[in-house]
Amino acid sequence: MPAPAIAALETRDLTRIFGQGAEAVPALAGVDLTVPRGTFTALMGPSGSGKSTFLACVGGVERPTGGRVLVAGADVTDWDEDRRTRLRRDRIGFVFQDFHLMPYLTAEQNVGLPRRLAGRRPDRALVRGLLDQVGLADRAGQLPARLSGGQRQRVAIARALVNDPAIVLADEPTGALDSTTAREVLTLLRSCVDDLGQTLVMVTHDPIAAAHADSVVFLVDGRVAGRIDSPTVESVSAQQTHLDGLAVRS
Ligand SMILES: Nc1ncnc2c1ncn2[C@@H]1O[C@H](COP(=O)(O)OP(=O)(O)OP(=O)(O)O)[C@@H](O)[C@H]1O
Repeated sequence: MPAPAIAALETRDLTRIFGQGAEAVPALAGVDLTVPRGTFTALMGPSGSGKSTFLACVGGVERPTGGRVLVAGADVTDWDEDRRTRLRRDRIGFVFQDFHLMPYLTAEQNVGLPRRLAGRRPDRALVRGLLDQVGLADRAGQLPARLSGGQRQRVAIARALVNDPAIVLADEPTGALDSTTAREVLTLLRSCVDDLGQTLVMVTHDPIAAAHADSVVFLVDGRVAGRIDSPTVESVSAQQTHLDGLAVRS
């Protein structure tokens, strides 16, 4: 029998409690999730349901309180700060709502930055190839201030891919964009999965964004409260309305 494929990401009973005693907030209360390689998962849930904490724990930013995190089969849960820094730098691609580009670096330099930080050659051909793939071949020398919001997010997506990460984590990547630009960026994210074989987990509040994913996982009060495979805007909206009614936290 062939060995089962190693998932890009797996969490087992993942918990993260903030504070102590009567003040304790269980932001994650036992999340089991498997994200196969080459798939696009959207993570939804009411405000305070634990979505950002989940990304922070699997991305090596926050330390879980309990449970396990496996990235491409490696159990990273107990890694010390040095190893977690390398994990974030070399194995995870991050995409943020507000882009997080370096304002004084060109698009090309921003995309190459994670390689420099990892002590690797910037590899001009790779960086130019990625800029081409995100539709910005002619903008390589521009500073972020000279780019539109959608173009900045494309640079950020190219940067997230430059180290060929095990997984890309995107936190509301279209939250700061108008609806037309958001759709273009979502189409690009979809093609990163379909054409480049990347694995993507995206936090979003937007059913239209979530409908671009292969699966939508819903968190409520730090637990998986539902899942839709092959989502549509309608099926996601209906589940969101249902779960908003169940959420006990504001
Ligand atoms: N550093 C922290 N210290 C204390 N509590 C925290 C901290 N970070 C998050 N929390 C709490 O953990 C819970 C989950 O927060 P989290 O930000 O993960 O939710 P979210 O689903 O991403 O929310 P939103 O959609 O509003 O961004 C909330 O009750 C929040 O107040």
